[in-house]
Amino acid sequence: MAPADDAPPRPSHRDLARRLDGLNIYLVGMMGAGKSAVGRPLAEALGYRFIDADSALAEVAGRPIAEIFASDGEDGFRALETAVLNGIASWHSLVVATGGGAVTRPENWGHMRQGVVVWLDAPAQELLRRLSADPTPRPLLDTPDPAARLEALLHDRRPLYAQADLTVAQQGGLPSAVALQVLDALPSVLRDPAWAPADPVRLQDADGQARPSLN
Ligand SMILES: Nc1ncnc2c1ncn2[C@@H]1O[C@H](COP(=O)(O)OP(=O)(O)OP(=O)(O)O)[C@@H](O)[C@H]1O
Ligand SMILES: O=C(O)C1=C[C@@H](O)[C@@H](O)[C@H](O)C1
Ligand SMILES: [Mg+2]
Repeated sequence: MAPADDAPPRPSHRDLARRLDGLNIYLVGMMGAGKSAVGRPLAEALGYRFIDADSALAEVAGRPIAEIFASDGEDGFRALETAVLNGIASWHSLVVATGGGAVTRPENWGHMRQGVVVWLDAPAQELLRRLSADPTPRPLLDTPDPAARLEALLHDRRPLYAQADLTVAQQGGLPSAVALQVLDALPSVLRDPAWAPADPVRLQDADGQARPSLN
């Protein structure tokens, strides 16, 4: 049985959670990379909360993402996405599944760099296979040739995803196995003397107010 949302972290991951010290983990990657699917088991393992930025955005807007794209265009969607990521960055101890295009806006990096950014990489064929079986509409792939569109987006975005602190190349495992890959790889970032959150994360604000946790 899957642990409840408030279950304590598995003992083998307690130490890692302690070392993360509340830093948020941001999953980035192309549509279909598994950010939403991997985020939940990853959060459970760490005793973190999971938040899906796309779902949060749709909730704030009161309408589904496809409708926002249709009425406000991609620019309108991106403005909302940045506002949502701004709000998320004011909390700690979260695993955040970002939207696939969050990396395209520099201001989003300002928020994500306050935590650890993890790129879930997967070959285009695998992305397409997953997306063709997934009912969630992806407005950017609503074209006569979604495969060509995905390749074009990948071409533009790979250099952006590559700016993540960590790259996890998936090996065909289930989302829970990919979550374990992330957990195995995270210590290498924390050990790296050249790595630090861009804007030192203060769990206490200057006025002594604790930064709120969703927990
Ligand atoms: N490791 C995996 N193995 C098999 N199927 C997977 C895996 N990861 C995700 N999937 C499936 O692929 C589909 C897309 O995954 P998911 O929604 O998590 O992608 P995403 O990265 O969040 O995409 P988006 O950017 O569009 O939100 C879902 O149906 C999901 O169940
Ligand atoms: O890759 C993208 O640009 C997108 C991915 C999804 O997560 C959604 O954020 C939206 O469909 C746009
Ligand atoms: Mg998602």
